[in-house]
This record gives sequence, C-alpha cells and structure tokens, in this order.
Amino acid sequence: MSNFVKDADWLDWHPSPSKPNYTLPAGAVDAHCHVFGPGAQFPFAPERKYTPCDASKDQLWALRDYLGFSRNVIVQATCHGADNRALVDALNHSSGMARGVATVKESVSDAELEALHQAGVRGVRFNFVKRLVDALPFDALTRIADRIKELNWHIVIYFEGQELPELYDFFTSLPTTVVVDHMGRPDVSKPVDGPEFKLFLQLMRDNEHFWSKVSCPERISLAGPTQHYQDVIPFARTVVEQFPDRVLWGTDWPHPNMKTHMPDDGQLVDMIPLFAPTVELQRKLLIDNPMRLYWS
Ligand SMILES: O=C(O)c1cc(C(=O)O)oc(=O)c1
Repeated sequence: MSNFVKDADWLDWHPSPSKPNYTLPAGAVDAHCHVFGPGAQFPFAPERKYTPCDASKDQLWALRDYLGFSRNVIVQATCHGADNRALVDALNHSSGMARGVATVKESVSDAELEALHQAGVRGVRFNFVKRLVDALPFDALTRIADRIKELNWHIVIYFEGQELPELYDFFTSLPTTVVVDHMGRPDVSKPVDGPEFKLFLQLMRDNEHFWSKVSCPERISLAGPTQHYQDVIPFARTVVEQFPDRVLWGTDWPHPNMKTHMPDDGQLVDMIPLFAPTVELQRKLLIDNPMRLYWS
C-alpha cells in the first residue's frame, strides 16, 4: 500500500480510452509521457507541488500497445523532483523501447549523469511553470546545461506563453538543442498570427536548434473535448508546417493536474492528422524526428 494520498481534486488517467480512428504508422513514438511511482515503490518527492494517483510503467506500456505506438519518451514528472528512480526503472524495463528526460540538481555527480545516460536518458528538463516547481536560478541552470552538453543531451523547457518575452534571452543562450514542451503553452483565445504566438514562431525560426512538441491540446484548448479541441489545431498545424523536421508529438499521459476533464487518449491520437495533414509530415512527427533525437 502506498503511503501517499492523492490530492482531493486529482483526476485519474482515463481507464478505457477509445480506439483511435487514425492508424499510427509502424514505429511511432509517444515522445512526451510520464510515470508516477507507484508511490509505494518510488516515493514522490517531499518538495512536490501535487500528489498524483499512481501511473506505472506497465500501465504506460499497456497504453502504448493499445494506441499503436512502438516507443516512449518518458519525461521526469515534477512530483518526483530530481529523484529519477521511477524513470530509470521504467527505462531499464523497456527493452530499449523507451528513452528519458531527467531532472537533475547542480549537485549531480558525473557518475550519476553517466548512469542516467546508460539507462537511456538523453535530456534534462528545466521547468519554469511556477505552480509546478521552485525555480532554480539561471546561473545554476547554465552550469547544468554546460555539463549535459558534454553528453550530447538536450534541454527540455516548460513555460507558459506569457512568460516567453522575459525568458527569451536565457533560452537562446542555452548551449544545446532545446525542446519546448507543449508549443510554449499558447493562449489560444489570441490570434494565431498575433504578437504572442509570433514571438514563439520567431524563437523557432531564428534558432534552428529549437524544437517543439505539438502536444497537450487538452491543456491548451478553451473549446474542450466536446469541440474536439479544435481551437488548438491552427497553432499546432502552423508549427508542424513551418518546422516539420523539429516537431515531436506525445500523449502527455497520465495528464497531471488536469482539472476540467480527463482526456481520452484515443481522441488525442485522432488529432494527429489534423496537426500534420500529410503522410510525410506524420512520418517526420512520429518517427523520423524522435528517432533522430533519442535513438541515433
Ligand atoms: O501542466 C502540468 O501540470 C504539467 C505537469 C508536469 C509535471 O508535473 O511534470 O508535466 C507536464 O508536462 C505538464
């Protein structure tokens, strides 16, 4: 039994997602998902901002197989802080079919970084979403960035659209490939060709080492699931069409901190052809790009 009691308003991941109508190409990668615990085996971090339900590696593999994915990129969830044991355990039991993005503190040793690499970690995540973490100072992040560059890892950044002007110069100073989570969380009530999203597109255009995940319509949408998250489509499609070789897609399972509803993962997969309308764009998004970044 876990000692952890999930938050009172916690929404559990969908127990019976629909079978997608869209058939994923063979070898597709779910390039953004998480594992939570199980808390009894891998305790959640004392500094966490939320306590989730469990979401184990075996439950993730079951979803992978059910939806038709071949591989996963597991991103360290903030509820585990910089304790990457649940992530590493999942990677070690993936038969090479999962890679990871870790969270590390500046105190991490070279031997620990090397062990993470051996397990399949290929990046670190810097989180700037204030409800999720106590932010590390920029100079500490810079020192971590310089060290992981030596391993040929990349940096995943998570921030919300309105924070981009303030963070822009720091982001472009980073010395590695940089992957932006969830399209930089645009405010989709604003126009796709308005100044806020233009700044994000400029970041991508002027910095060819920046990539973007076109993920999380369920978080970004104001229209919601009954409207099939349609307000997110123009944003995601713009990013895919302008930067076809630098985009990734992921379920975001088990969808931490969703408050309005829990998405149906099958419905999320059915958004892929709306984001990437041609077979070639789908192949890049789901296979070529994640394979190049994580498995080459
Ligand atoms: O928006 C979020 O609440 C969220 C949280 C986490 C995490 O806790 O790691 O990861 C995500 O990709 C999104």
